[in-house]
Amino acid sequence: MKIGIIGTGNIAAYLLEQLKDANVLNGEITALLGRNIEVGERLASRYNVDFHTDIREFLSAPLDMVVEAATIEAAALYMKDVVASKKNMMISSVGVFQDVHLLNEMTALAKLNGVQITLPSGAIGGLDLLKSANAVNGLKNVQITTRKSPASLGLPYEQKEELLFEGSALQAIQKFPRNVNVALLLALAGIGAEKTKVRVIVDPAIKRNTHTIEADGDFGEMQLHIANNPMPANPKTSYLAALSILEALRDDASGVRIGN
Ligand SMILES: NC(=O)C1=CN([C@@H]2O[C@H](COP(=O)(O)OP(=O)(O)OC[C@H]3O[C@@H](n4cnc5c(N)ncnc54)[C@H](O)[C@@H]3O)[C@@H](O)[C@H]2O)C=CC1
Ligand SMILES: O=C([O-])CC(=O)C(=O)O
Repeated sequence: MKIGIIGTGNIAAYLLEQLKDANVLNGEITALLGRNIEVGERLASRYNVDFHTDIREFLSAPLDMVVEAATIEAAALYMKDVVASKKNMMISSVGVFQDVHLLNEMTALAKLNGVQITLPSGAIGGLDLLKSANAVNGLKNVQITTRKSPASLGLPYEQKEELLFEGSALQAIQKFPRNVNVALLLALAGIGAEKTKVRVIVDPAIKRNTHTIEADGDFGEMQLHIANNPMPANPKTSYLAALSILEALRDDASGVRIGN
């Protein structure tokens, strides 16, 4: 499997480092698309991959899979070209699907082109449970409480903890486009972005990005608490988000599917 990555940030650099050893996966990263030329060229020469700033050049390479690890804007900008060029895609900036029409459009485009769009579990878990719980529409309530440090939220230092936001996943991703992609994941796996409830708390005492997910329905109840270590290079992103892409890439290459 030949893999291309959109983005040259934290997750991209981690994937390049992990996959430089050909034995980690049945696949290798061969191309990068970015807009930061200095960083892109540095990564390209270090890991012996091609760096592009132009989507057509990037997609003209023989790629089987494109991993988006950039921003919601970049995902929106490039997604259709990637899928139309018959490449499988993984999307980290899941918030791009706050527009349900776009999700429907991309689903149809992927089917038409015989490819798969994967939304990895990212910085959370429990998506398998929500999907099972809603298999015959029996899921009733889903809520996520996200607690992060001011640095992780990109805010100035605060003296004490504060509830910054309470509302729907749809409102949350509009207010915190870099911090609650996980809320959109829950919404897509469960009862949708308008019904999924989100609370965002800034907490100066906290070192880890934490997510507490609560759900109930005909299946019973779930509580899931995740205290994520940050990526070493960037406190905004949880380490688990990068690990989930690695694992999703591995799943894609395996013959047995575990879960759901
Ligand atoms: N699904 C999930 O659970 C999680 C999702 N994320 C999301 O994953 C994405 C990547 O995260 P990180 O690597 O930590 O971010 P980062 O900020 O370290 O890197 C983002 C990269 O995207 C590049 N970029 C921005 N606009 C671009 C464009 N138009 N074309 C090409 N490249 C562009 C930037 O130059 C930068 O290299 C972010 O959207 C983040 O919010 C992060 C954590 C968890
Ligand atoms: O890394 C995390 O804990 C979650 C995150 O930023 C996101 O969902 O966008």
